[in-house]
Amino acid sequence: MNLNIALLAGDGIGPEVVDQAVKVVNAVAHKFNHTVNWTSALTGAAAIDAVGEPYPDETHEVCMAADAVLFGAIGHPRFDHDPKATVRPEQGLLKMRKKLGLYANVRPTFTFPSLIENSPLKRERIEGTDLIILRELTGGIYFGERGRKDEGNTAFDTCTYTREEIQRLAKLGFEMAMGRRKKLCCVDKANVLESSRLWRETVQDMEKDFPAVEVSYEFVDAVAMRLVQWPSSYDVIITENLFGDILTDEASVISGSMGLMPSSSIGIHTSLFEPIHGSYPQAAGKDIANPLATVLSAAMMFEDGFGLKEEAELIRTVVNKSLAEGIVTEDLAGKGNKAYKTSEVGDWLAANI
Ligand SMILES: NC(=O)c1ccc[n+]([C@@H]2O[C@H](COP(=O)([O-])OP(=O)(O)OC[C@H]3O[C@@H](n4cnc5c(N)ncnc54)[C@H](O)[C@@H]3O)[C@@H](O)[C@H]2O)c1
Ligand SMILES: CC(C)[C@H](C(=O)O)[C@@H](O)C(=O)O
Ligand SMILES: [Mg+2]
Repeated sequence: MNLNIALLAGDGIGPEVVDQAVKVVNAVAHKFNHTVNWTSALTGAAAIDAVGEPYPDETHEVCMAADAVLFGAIGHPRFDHDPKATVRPEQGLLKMRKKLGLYANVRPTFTFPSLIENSPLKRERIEGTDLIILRELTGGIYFGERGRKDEGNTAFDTCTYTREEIQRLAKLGFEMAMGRRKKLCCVDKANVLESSRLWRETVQDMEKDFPAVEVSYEFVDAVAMRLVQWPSSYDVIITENLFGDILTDEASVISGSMGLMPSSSIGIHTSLFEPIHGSYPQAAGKDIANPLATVLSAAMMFEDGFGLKEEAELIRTVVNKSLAEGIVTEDLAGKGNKAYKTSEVGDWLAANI
């Protein structure tokens, strides 16, 4: 098969972790006789520096022409520490999600047997966790009307959702639940927010179409607690953009590191695969960041993007083996154990494919 992949490395640790995923994808392609055509393009602060815009038209064209997009991370402290900056790397990510129609972001959380002790949470709480947070990605407060008034002394961001936006995300959530443990939890703040009440009403209306799915409705503040208290009780969670962003970083504590959390974004025009973490600027250029979130995102690309399940499973098996054998970066190494470099982990994975 010919695999045309757009490669958007981005900023900070983005290029380093993406490099390791490329090694692994190339090794898998070689083994299964696929041809990979990589096309790199600029995004984030790197694109601002080069052409003054975080998601240039040329990058969009590269993404549109590809079968899938593999994305690293964007963001730079010089923008994070300047609230008055008008052009920001994150705008590029949001523009890209909107223009590619990436409305559903699938963020799985699972535990790795060899890493159970890495989590600050107790073994009996997290063992057996296998949940998906399905985050709406092109609506809500991220894309609503915003601005300043009163000479800049009052600011507002608006959360807007249409019934159609909720339906398409929820439909995916019901379908995913059907293929899993048939449990769906709609996470909202319907006791306060009108947009959340539309979420609840819409999902309730859809229940009759999926009678086998057991649906629950929980408030986001309570879920923030239950997610770390009893994560294995969840199967598929559907939620709006901002709640999904926050809950998925929280869920990384269950797996043991932000460097382990992959995602796939299902889109109207193409699909995109990216770790959920950011550009981790403190680690940039040091060859210490964990590449597994990006490598596991590449596994999702094989399965969800290309329909190549065996290839995806091979990547996951080799990742599990690396964890079991302690071929891990410093975030997972534990006190007194050897920490491998980002590039060494990538080399080991590629050699063991
Ligand atoms: N999708 C994205 O591109 C994305 C996502 C989140 C944040 N950001 C941007 O990244 C920049 C930094 O943001 P932040 O510090 O809040 O979040 P971050 O995810 O970059 O880092 C938070 C913490 O998570 C851990 N971590 C993250 N990635 C890791 C990895 N691969 N290996 C090991 N540990 C890892 C580190 O302890 C780090 O301090 C900001 O500019 C932010 O806007 C981008
Ligand atoms: C960088 C930022 C815009 C982004 C988001 O909030 O969606 C990030 O936190 C993520 O989770 O991908
Ligand atoms: Mg986030």
